[in-house]
Amino acid sequence: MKKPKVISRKAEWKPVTLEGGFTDLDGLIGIEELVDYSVDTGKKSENPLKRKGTVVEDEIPKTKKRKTKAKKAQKKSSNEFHVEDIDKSMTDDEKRTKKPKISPQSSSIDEKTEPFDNSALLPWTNICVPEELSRPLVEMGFESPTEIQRLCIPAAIKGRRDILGAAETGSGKTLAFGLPMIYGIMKNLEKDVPNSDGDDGSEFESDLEDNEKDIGCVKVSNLGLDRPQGDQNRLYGLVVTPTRELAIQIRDHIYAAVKYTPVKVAVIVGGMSIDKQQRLLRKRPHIVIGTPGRLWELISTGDQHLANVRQIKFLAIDETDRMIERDHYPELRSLLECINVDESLVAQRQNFVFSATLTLTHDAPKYLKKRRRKMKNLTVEQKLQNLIDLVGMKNYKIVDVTQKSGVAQKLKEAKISCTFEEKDFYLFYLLSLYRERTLVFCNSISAVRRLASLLTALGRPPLPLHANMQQRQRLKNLDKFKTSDDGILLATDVAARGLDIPAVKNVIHYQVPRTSEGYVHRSGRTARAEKDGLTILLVEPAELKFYTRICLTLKREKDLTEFPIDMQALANVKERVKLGREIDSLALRLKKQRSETGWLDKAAEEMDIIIDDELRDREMDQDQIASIRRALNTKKRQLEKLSAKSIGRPTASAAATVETKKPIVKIAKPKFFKKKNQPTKVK
Ligand SMILES: Nc1ncnc2c1ncn2[C@@H]1O[C@H](COP(=O)(O)OP(=O)(O)OP(=O)(O)O)[C@@H](O)[C@H]1O
Repeated sequence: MKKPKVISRKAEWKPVTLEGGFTDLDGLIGIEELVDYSVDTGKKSENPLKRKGTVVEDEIPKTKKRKTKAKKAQKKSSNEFHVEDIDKSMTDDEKRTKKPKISPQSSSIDEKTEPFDNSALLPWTNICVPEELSRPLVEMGFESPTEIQRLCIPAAIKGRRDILGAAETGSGKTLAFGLPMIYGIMKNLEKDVPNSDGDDGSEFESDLEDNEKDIGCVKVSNLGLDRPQGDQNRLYGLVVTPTRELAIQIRDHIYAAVKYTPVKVAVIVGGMSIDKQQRLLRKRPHIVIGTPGRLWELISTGDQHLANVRQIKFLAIDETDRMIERDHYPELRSLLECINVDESLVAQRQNFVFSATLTLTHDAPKYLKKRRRKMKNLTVEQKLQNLIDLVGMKNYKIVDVTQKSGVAQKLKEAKISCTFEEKDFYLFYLLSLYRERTLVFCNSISAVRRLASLLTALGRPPLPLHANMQQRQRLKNLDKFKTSDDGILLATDVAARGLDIPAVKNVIHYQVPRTSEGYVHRSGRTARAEKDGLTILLVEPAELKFYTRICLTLKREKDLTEFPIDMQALANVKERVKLGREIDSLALRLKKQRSETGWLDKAAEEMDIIIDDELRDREMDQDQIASIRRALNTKKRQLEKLSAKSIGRPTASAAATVETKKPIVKIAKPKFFKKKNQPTKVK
């Protein structure tokens, strides 16, 4: 293959004006841009962004050749940081999606090897995002900022405003706070460059000498060398999120954006080895993303890196509303109290508070109302004021671009009115007829466990996700779900907020969420980033009051569309589910009886011997076991026979079914918000 060549004879340097960019960078006299050069790739009219292996050799020889020892050492240590941070604690999916093994420090734009059409960066540089941050975004295919990004980023970068941001799920809120935070840290790192006495300083000076005037296609003149001594490796930014999976995801988003900057990122979450996380913190990341519990644990036990948490310059609290609610996340309150002690430090900190439901209020939960009789429901203004006071926000800007409906614009919503007992039938119906990536939410861990067992017996095994699972297993299941086109993630609300799983087609609420926020966040796992998606509520009579409240809070004028059901297919499903239930309960009986022979296990444990299943069975009532086994096998055979037949007309997409608005059979006609005529609950 013909090797690409740079033809740079025509190249010229031209002064550039950066809008809101590096204008107040110490000692900066001017920035010049390499213009009018061309690259010969051997192909005509190729998109310059897509070119691979093109080297701008002629223009950046010094930068490439004059790598100092110090810089190499820095590159090595920073690689180690990511090896530790990402490789060892990584799940399969993280390994797959992780970036090439270059540390952000080793990959500055000056070292980039590909030519780049800088005009592609304009939508980003126009909102004050510098080139180092714009370029990875464009490389990832993010052509322009989303609305929330467009409204928040300039105010945060140029105006240094605190931001309270509300926008629909999947609208890019992570980068709306992530980019200003990274930008701010870059600026701090530039200011905090130590003089030549310090290790970091000497490295930095060498870099400047190396680059002298050329940094890739951008020329920086006389960057100040007389800056005050500072700390290049301190903690600058903290991002707090409610769940571990979300923290890891935010780490990935931020890590992708810091590709051409020296900013280091780490994630600190519960359920993982604390020693490993302490080791991570010893690498002194600039941004730490974590869950409140583990963060507070490490702060309270005196971790050295987190010891200057009071001096952080940037704080982001993602998916805030619930985290801030009284009695939820007491560690977050402790953390906020801790960092808000010193007024002068609080004044120097920039704060970001983001959620899709920031400007949504709901009834206080019953248990709280019982405890505090006088507790009233908050207005939006009161809710925001509480947040502002608690976080210690000062010069804040509220950006609310949420829709009237409260949910993502492209989300289709439907419901199925049914009895308590029928829920299993409808769930299996949906999962059998629409073999699409589907997330099923339950309100409790016990419901997840029961359904996981039933669906497995029925031959449609889901991937469970709840708080009582081992963290490693949680991440593994999430990984598997992301790669399975017709996978089912069966989760509690631990998966409700923030998770950005690609191409989730349907969200099924097996049980109605107890708050409107819950409904918005759960449903927001689909229809993300302008994609289509469907959310279906299974509503039984006892849940009508919750359903009603959600509709009222979200100002719905009409009842949600009833999801169309093919009654013949439903009848086929019923037969199978009944058999599945029987199989499940027989298997459970067998298991229980086995555990009643606990004495045998105890004795074995004392004697330090292992007993096998057969020996255990021999100790049980043989007749009883045999009859359970026989029944179990018979039912399994019956189910196998049934499963060989088709349930009904295979349908491509559940969302398309709703779109037709021509239900095959209407299953019930509940009057909007009326309990009358509803089927009674059958146990
Ligand atoms: N400017 C952009 N252009 C295209 N895609 C983007 C852009 N910004 C973010 N994205 C992508 O959109 C998806 C949703 O972003 P993100 O997870 O930040 O949404 P969110 O608003 O925080 O959602 P939630 O409220 O559910 O937490 C991600 O896959 C992200 O990479």
